[in-house]
Amino acid sequence: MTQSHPDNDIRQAGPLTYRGRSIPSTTTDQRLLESRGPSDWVHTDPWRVLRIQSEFVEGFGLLSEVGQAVSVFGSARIQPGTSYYELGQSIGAKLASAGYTVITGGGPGMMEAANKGAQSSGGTSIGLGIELPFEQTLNDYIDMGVTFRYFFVRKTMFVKYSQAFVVLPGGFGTLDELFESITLVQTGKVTRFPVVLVGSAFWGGLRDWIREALLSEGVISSDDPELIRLTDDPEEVVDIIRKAHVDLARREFETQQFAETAEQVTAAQRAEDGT
Ligand SMILES: CC(C)=CCNc1ncnc2c1ncn2[C@@H]1O[C@H](COP(=O)(O)O)[C@@H](O)[C@H]1O
Repeated sequence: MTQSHPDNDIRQAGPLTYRGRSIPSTTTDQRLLESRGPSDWVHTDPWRVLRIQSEFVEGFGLLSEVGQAVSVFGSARIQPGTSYYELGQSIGAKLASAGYTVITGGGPGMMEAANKGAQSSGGTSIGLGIELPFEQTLNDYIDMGVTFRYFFVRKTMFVKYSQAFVVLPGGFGTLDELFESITLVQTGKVTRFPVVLVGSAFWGGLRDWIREALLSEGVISSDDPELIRLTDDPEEVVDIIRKAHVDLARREFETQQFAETAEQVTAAQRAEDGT
């Protein structure tokens, strides 16, 4: 690959500096334009970084124009016709009627149910799919969708573009999404959203365990269990989210008013002092 360059030779290749024996025998352009060689390079980390970047660009492109949105998580395995599927559908419909765009993982089961409900109520139904080792397409009830290669890029989209999380019954994937979202709220990384669990028969045990094991061992704070709300009623899901958003808007308004008043007081004080 390298030719014998004298030790004091130098080559600049974009941000990289090569000296002496490290100078490649060809230039970047030459390698790009020459005939195709082995394709191993597409699996190298610098190339992956570009792919990751392009996923962010595509996700931001799809979602940045979306208004108020709620992400709905839940099992990929629950079948149409079951009571949980109907619950998911009803929640998707109620959220859409309340003006929220519904974002799901774009897969089958509870994701499909929420997308179907949102679409049937005339709302915007979005699916953020994930490449999996087996054949799978976005469900049929999605108006706009993107399929991601990387879980962590997709997760950023759920958090960045929704203002609430609704968590329906589900397995490891759903638990991962639930605990990531509460961790983000607990650590103040996101301040603007409620997390609502739906299905007390399914989630009640987890809620009790959080109180009994986690709280009693002191591994969470006394107010941390309040980060999660639990209900069975689709109407209440929407009420919890709406109320949280109204409270947040009020707090923001008060903070802004406080800042403006503080500024006025400082200006008046300065004028009085002649400074
Ligand atoms: C039939 C089957 C297993 C399909 C998997 N297809 C999937 N498509 C899209 N998102 C998924 C899929 N599986 C898991 N997820 C993600 O993980 C959660 C569901 O995982 P689980 O089924 O609870 O653990 C969903 O909220 C979703 O964001």
